Amino acid sequence: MAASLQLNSKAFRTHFQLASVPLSKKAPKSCRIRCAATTPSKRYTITLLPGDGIGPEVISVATNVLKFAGFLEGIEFKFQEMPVGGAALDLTGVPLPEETLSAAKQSDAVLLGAIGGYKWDKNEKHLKPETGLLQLRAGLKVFANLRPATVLPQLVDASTLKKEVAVGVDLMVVRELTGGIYFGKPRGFGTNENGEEIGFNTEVYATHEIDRIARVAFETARKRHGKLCSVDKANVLEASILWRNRVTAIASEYPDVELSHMYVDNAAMQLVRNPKQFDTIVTNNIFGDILSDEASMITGSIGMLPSASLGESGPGLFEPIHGSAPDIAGQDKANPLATVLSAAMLLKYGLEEEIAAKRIEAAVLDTLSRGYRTGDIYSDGNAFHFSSGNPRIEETRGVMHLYRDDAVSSSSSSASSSPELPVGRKPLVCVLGVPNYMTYADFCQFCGSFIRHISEMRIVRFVSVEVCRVLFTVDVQYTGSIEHAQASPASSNEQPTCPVCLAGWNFLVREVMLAERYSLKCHIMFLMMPFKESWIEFAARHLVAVDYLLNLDGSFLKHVANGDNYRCNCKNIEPSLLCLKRVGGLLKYKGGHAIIHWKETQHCYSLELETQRVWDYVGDNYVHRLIQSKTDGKLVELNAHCTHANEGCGSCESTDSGLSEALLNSKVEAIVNEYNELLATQLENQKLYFESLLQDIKEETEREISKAVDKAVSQKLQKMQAKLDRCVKEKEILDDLNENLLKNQEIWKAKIIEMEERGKKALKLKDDNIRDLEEQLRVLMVFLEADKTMEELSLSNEMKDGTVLPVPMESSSCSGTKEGMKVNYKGKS
Ligand SMILES: NC(=O)c1ccc[n+]([C@@H]2O[C@H](COP(=O)([O-])OP(=O)(O)OC[C@H]3O[C@@H](n4cnc5c(N)ncnc54)[C@H](O)[C@@H]3O)[C@@H](O)[C@H]2O)c1
Ligand SMILES: CC(C)[C@H](C(=O)O)[C@@H](O)C(=O)O
Repeated sequence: MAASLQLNSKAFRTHFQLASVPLSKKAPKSCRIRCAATTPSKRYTITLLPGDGIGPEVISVATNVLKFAGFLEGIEFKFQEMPVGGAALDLTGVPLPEETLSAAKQSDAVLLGAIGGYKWDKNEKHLKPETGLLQLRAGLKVFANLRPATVLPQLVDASTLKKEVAVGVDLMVVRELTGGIYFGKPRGFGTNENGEEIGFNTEVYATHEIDRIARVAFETARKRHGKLCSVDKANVLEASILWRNRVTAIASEYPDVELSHMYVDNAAMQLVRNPKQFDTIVTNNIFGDILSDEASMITGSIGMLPSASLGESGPGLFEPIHGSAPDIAGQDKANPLATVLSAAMLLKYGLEEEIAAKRIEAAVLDTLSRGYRTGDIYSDGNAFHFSSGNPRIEETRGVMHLYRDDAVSSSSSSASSSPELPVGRKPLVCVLGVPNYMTYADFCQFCGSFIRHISEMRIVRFVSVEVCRVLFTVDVQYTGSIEHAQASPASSNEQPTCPVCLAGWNFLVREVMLAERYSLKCHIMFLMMPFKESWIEFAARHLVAVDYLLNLDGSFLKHVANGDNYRCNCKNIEPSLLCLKRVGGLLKYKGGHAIIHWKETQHCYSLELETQRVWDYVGDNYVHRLIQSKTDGKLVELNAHCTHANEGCGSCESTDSGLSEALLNSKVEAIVNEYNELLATQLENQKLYFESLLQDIKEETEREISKAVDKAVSQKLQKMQAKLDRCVKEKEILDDLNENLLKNQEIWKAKIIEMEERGKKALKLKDDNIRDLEEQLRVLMVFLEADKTMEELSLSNEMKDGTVLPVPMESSSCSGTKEGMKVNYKGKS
């Protein structure tokens, strides 16, 4: 954040001044070698994973803040940027390339922006950016995710809750990050018994997973206010019942922490009803995801919440809890504070650099106290809108015409747009010839803390160049078309290519020259070439509060303490030598050496622009200088031959033999001294150079070895995983088969029972029928018998006027006799 840098600039200045070394005849070589600020005592490698959407925007701010905080605490960071999420998909076809995971594992900490976006929403599951993030968390084994939600006094009004509810909220969500429904198996798609498509996941936790996160939560609560609330859904889910049991069991190890349990639905409600009741919350992966997003709104915005994901060993992963916010990406609306605070968590939890972490936290508070706000936390009142810190950037193609900052227009337009600038200076800086390979982001990063002074940037692309110059200008006119651009206004005095102002600067192309006036906050910036490191690191190492430093390769490093800019006063004088001590007036002399200037001022060195050699008036000779060879980069001696000898230069050789001898002796002595010093410097430099080469080789070898080991391990793991996956699949198939067989068995059993029942019923019916038929047969027989008897009786004489009754039944079985068969014969009289 801009203001955080401002906050720290005082300390930076002090540090800076401590490092200054005056340039004098007595100590010219030490200045020439290096005038470094305190060498960083600690070095860390940070893997940056900007990701997608607003990810790169917030990471760029957080990285600058991190660098600066580190710089103030003597910490040097080596940043390595790697792709992840959608960016990695576009680049490599997978959301987490092996190289990214391996770089992350080898670093001291990982800082992630955000992943995801509309573009990849319809991708298959394994090709989604989110899968990359989950793989990263699993790969780094960071099971404990700390998500603090604190309502800062400055942002009470930004909270959607009533002031009295929001004030004082300070809670920590400890989310389990590598288990639960996010990773549980079985998972996938299938069909149910009705042939309908189904999707399924499994919420599963093993005891050890719950125990370890519970311990992290108890430890965290112990360091806070000693209250831990475990959130679950134990009234419904078995995994939650185990969760509750284990957390309760672990509680016995922490008698000083007060443990309570809450169902997640109630917790969601309590968070908005009375969030102050919570101190530390521990919960599973999915509940933690949801509850922390909910908690973020109490604090004002999701753009405020950082997080730290930690494992038992290895680097931690630090990321804001928000996503890639595709709705605001690229519009400079993103709130970078969640990421800046994640960087503070990185320092605190990842590197145990508490002081540097506190600097960032304090700077964030200070920034907010000053009223700076991004749109998401802006509320009407005393705050004013503030963007993420990046200027508006627009790119056009065309040709630029530069107009001289002439004295008349400067003084007449003394009303410069900013009262902080020197009179007559417009707040416009033109950076010429930034190489095309530099992206906006590179350039913004390169500008370091200066970026906060830049409100708008227009990039005019033309040819690719290697040289980059910066100069103040009154106005820049631009147009979209090259044809229009070429028609320069006749009245204007277009900047000629002055041999001193522009061509004269060519000798500065090899290094970076920066100038800053802290107290005036002016916009002075001289960038002669993009430097690999950021200017902060560079400045820390090279810049000192002296007028000039002469670099080994002949280029200049300058700290413009007095704010003078380069103004050509030379009219038509051909420059040949440049005094290395005085800069304001650019003392130049045509032909020969600037002996008069030396006599007047005792400034003993001058630089010959044409050859880049330095003349020493005291030694009366060219200084033996080492320069870096363009071909192999090695240090070689600059040719000391005087090019002015043929032009009648009398200073190198004297015609008076007596004087010559005296001069010779003094010269020899001076040269010997000079040479010895140079030799010592050279040897020292060479030693450093070779040491750094050795170190590089050593580091490279170590990196290669660990890469190879990682690769072998990862290949082995992959093979084993593939085997495991196959076995799991086979088991799933067999399980399915088994399940189906069991189902079939049940069905057949039921069918058999049913058939048996049916058989029994049929048998019973048949028996009944038989019985019935037998009965009928018997009755029939009785009747037949009776008929027969009757017949016989009617024949007999005994049968007269009597009533003939059938023979009585033998048994009760006759009850089944049909009614129709009961016949009463009433005898006739
Ligand atoms: N850790 C992560 O990388 C992460 C986290 C959540 C979501 N995502 C992914 O991000 C994408 C978008 O998801 P989403 O819209 O549900 O959630 P989101 O967090 O990206 O955005 C939700 C809302 O909050 C706003 N917002 C988020 N961060 C902000 C910030 N720093 N400053 C100001 N406003 C901010 C957004 O503009 C949006 O309106 C999805 O692809 C999702 O999967 C990634
Ligand atoms: C993007 C997604 C995988 C992630 C999660 O659910 O963990 C996100 O919501 C988060 O909170 O970091």
